Amino acid sequence: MENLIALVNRLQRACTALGDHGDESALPTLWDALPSIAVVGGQSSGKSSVLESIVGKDFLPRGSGIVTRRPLVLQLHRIDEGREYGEFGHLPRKKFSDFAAVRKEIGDETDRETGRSKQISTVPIYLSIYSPNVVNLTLIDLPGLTKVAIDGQSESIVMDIENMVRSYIEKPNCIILAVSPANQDLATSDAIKISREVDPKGERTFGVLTKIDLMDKGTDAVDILEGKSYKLQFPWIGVVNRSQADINKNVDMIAARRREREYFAQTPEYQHLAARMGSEHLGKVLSKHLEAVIKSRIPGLQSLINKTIIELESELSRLGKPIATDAGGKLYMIMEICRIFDGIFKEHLDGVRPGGDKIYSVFDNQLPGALKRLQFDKHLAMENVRKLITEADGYQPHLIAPEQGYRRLIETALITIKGPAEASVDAVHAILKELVHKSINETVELKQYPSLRVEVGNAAVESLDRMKEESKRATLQLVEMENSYLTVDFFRKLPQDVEKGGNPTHSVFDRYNDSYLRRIGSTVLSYVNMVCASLRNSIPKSIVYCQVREAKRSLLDHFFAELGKKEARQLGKLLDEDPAIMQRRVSIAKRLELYRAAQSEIDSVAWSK
Ligand SMILES: Nc1nc2c(ncn2[C@@H]2O[C@H](COP(=O)(O)OP(=O)(O)OP(=O)(O)O)[C@@H](O)[C@H]2O)c(=O)[nH]1
Repeated sequence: MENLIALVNRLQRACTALGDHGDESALPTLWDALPSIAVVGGQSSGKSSVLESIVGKDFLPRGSGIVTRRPLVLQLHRIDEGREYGEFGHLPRKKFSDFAAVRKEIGDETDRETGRSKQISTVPIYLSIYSPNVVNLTLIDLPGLTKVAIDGQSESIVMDIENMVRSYIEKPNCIILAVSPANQDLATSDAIKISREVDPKGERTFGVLTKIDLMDKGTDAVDILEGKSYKLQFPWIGVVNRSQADINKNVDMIAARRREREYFAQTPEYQHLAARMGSEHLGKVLSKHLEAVIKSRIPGLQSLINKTIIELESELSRLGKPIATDAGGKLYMIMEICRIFDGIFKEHLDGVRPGGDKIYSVFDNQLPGALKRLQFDKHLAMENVRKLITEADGYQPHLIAPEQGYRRLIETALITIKGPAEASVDAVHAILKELVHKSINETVELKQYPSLRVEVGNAAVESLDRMKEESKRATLQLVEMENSYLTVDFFRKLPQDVEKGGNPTHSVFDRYNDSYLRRIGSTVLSYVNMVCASLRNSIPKSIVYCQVREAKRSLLDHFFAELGKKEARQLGKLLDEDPAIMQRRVSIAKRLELYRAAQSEIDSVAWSK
């Protein structure tokens, strides 16, 4: 099971390196999910001494008054062999093998955050200790609880410390080491008071009784240690730490542990309890408990890690691929993105996505409606017919049929079809432009590159503009073609009609009478209507051929040709990603790496259970 705790330590350190302490991150963090042990108690109750004897090293700053002024997150790592050393989170890669220097660095780092005042700070100091003489544990040393502010401290310090301590120990995954000195009344113990508050059933609180050797003569702590006077869920553990005099005399930890063992083994009151007393026993009990807790947490941890990986992966894919470094890679990337955009645009036209149907609506409603509004019948009303026929005859009235007059009447009517034809070209152009904008917005890959987005949009619209001009030319040409050559068969019928219905004895002047002109008007009207019906069918064909089909075929051809001429630097400009996004991608990729490593580690532990 040692592997399990080593794994927790590794994960916690990795999270710390990434700033994943569970404070600001929106994601639930590993830090929140992993158990840790916090040491709480009144000032000078012996917290640092307990920590030191678990570690087996003399390394924490000490003195009278308030000494611990910042939380200290202490990770103990057991190593099989080699020299022991410490390493700080704020000084990575610097190994401290001199523990007096560790103590000094804790003091200095505390002062860096709080100044040399007696103030406290909630910003933790991270310290890892690697040693063959420790068990794998993560401990948090917290500033001692106090009842009154001393000179130089703000009035709020009592509450500030209490709130900070509470913020650590109220987390359900925090195991509480409640340190109380045996030479004070347990009823006044700050440690017991605050741990009861956050853990009323005592499911995660271990009571540690210090300073047993300092109890008044004739008194002992047997009732407490046996759980008779104050019962906790877990049995009390008594310890005897070094006294201030021992510290002053530089009594080392090994000797101190031996003396502690001897104290419990040789003091008659405690002999029967000796096997479950002392700092070494405390370390083992904590380690065992931690293992059990972690074991029960593995499924939860696995699902937290898996869930986070999925979230990070989806965010990473939302942010898009990182930019290629070489020109070829960049060109390929741009072409790929353009291809995606082009595909989306085609889908709009082909009905896979909405919008293409609006084009049919132009041909089916707008064009016929506009043609109808031309009102050829009004144009071919008798008075207008008379005017045009007369004008076309000139000085010589026509003899048999008013050939020129017919042509002029037809031309002036057909020319008006140019208006609706042109309007249809414009309407389809506007729809295509709108679909380009829609497709740009729907191309997720383009969101990543604002410049490319603008360039692709402009290039597509420029192509559409060119296609519109060509379409206008071809479509108006259809109308002009009708004007340039009339359908002869239609008019061949005219003389017969004249012979049938007309009166050949009429004088030249009778040829301008009302019924004669009305007949001409209605003949021209039916010819114009025939041509109009035919144009109603051929105008959409011309528009689709020149604009819609062409847009599907070659919307970005021009852009691609220009792209081929660009150098790496210019291509790079097109892929000018927002630096914030680049940054985000890198940091998410890092986190993902951490979580993936954590996943495979925890999976391997879970399988080997
Ligand atoms: N004789 C004896 N002295 C002890 C024992 N435990 C702690 N002391 C002494 O009590 C004093 C305070 O101990 P610390 O370990 O610094 O207490 P602390 O709770 O960490 O203090 P703060 O961080 O200032 O709140 C030191 O002089 C220790 O030597 C003990 O079991 N026996």
